[in-house]
Amino acid sequence: MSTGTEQAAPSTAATARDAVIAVRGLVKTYPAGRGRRGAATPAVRASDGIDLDIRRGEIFGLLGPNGAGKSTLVRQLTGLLRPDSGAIGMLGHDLVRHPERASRLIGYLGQESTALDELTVSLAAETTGRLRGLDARTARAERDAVLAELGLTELAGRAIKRLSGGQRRLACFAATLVGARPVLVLDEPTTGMDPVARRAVWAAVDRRRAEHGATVVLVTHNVIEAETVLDRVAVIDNGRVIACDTPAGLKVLVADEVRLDLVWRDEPPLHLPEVAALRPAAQVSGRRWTLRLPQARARAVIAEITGGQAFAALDDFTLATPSLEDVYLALGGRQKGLVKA
Ligand SMILES: Nc1ncnc2c1ncn2[C@@H]1O[C@H](COP(=O)(O)OP(=O)(O)OP(=O)(O)O)[C@@H](O)[C@H]1O
Repeated sequence: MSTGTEQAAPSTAATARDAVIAVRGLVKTYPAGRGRRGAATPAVRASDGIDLDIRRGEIFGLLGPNGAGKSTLVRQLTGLLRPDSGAIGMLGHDLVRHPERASRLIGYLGQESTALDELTVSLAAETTGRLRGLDARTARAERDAVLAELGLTELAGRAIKRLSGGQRRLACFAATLVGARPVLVLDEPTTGMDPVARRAVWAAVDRRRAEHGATVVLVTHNVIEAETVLDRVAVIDNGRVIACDTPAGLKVLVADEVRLDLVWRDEPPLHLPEVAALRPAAQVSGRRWTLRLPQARARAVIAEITGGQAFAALDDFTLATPSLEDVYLALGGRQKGLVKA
């Protein structure tokens, strides 16, 4: 398939031969400024030397907590924000020098939908197709096909601003798919969606990858979603890629660990030595203690806690195999912000 966009790649941005997207040394600092009440806000280095190679047909994830720098990265990938330095090559184009070319290469679903809010679901999809160069008949045909694919036909005549949060997200996702682009960049596409809508989104993404070789960059802070849909994932923290591998490859890093959650009825019984001994290693969230332990140690702890006086103070406990959140923490990520479910 020709994208109609063949160009020589910039030598700095195309070192990996099969990379659809190659990012090298990307740096972006938001300057210091003044907040609403005049308080000084410090400069933030939101991309701090990012290198990435994303291959054709991959569903590639950017995973990290709030403020990690995921949206800043995708806004640079989509040509909406200019990096201070570094290179972005996409399908042979230098997007730092020619950010305007991004719209021909990428279907982008950002976090906000305000641009489409006034339109009906149907018109948003059709207009997107027209803006991407489809003739009127093709735009209408693609619109109808995509709305049917995503179960949105009944809502076609409703204004996007009058839909629920999840429906609105799905309608904007539908518009993103009309007038297909070789790269999809989706910033938390399933936020607020029910399981049926989520499944429709993942099926639609998978179909575009299988049938058209589309490459998908997906921003998420939902570790469960990341483990189920991603081929590879870059873990982002403080503007840096702290790891990049398949979800399974990343989990090998913490293969021997398990996570033990203890939920106390009330105050934990710290007067009991077996409980006091666990306190320094526990991550405390209200009545919940989370411990990451080698498997054998976790078994011993459970035996101690459930076999002694501490058991009466316990409301609940769970033992779980490691998730990408455990990988993130093991890699030195900050403590909070990844959503488990
Ligand atoms: N326009 C801006 N001006 C100044 N600082 C900003 C701006 N946008 C983002 N930041 C800061 O840059 C850092 C990265 O923000 P970014 O929005 O890229 O994170 P994120 O990983 O997408 O977070 P989230 O999961 O909440 O969307 C944060 O510290 C944020 O406060």
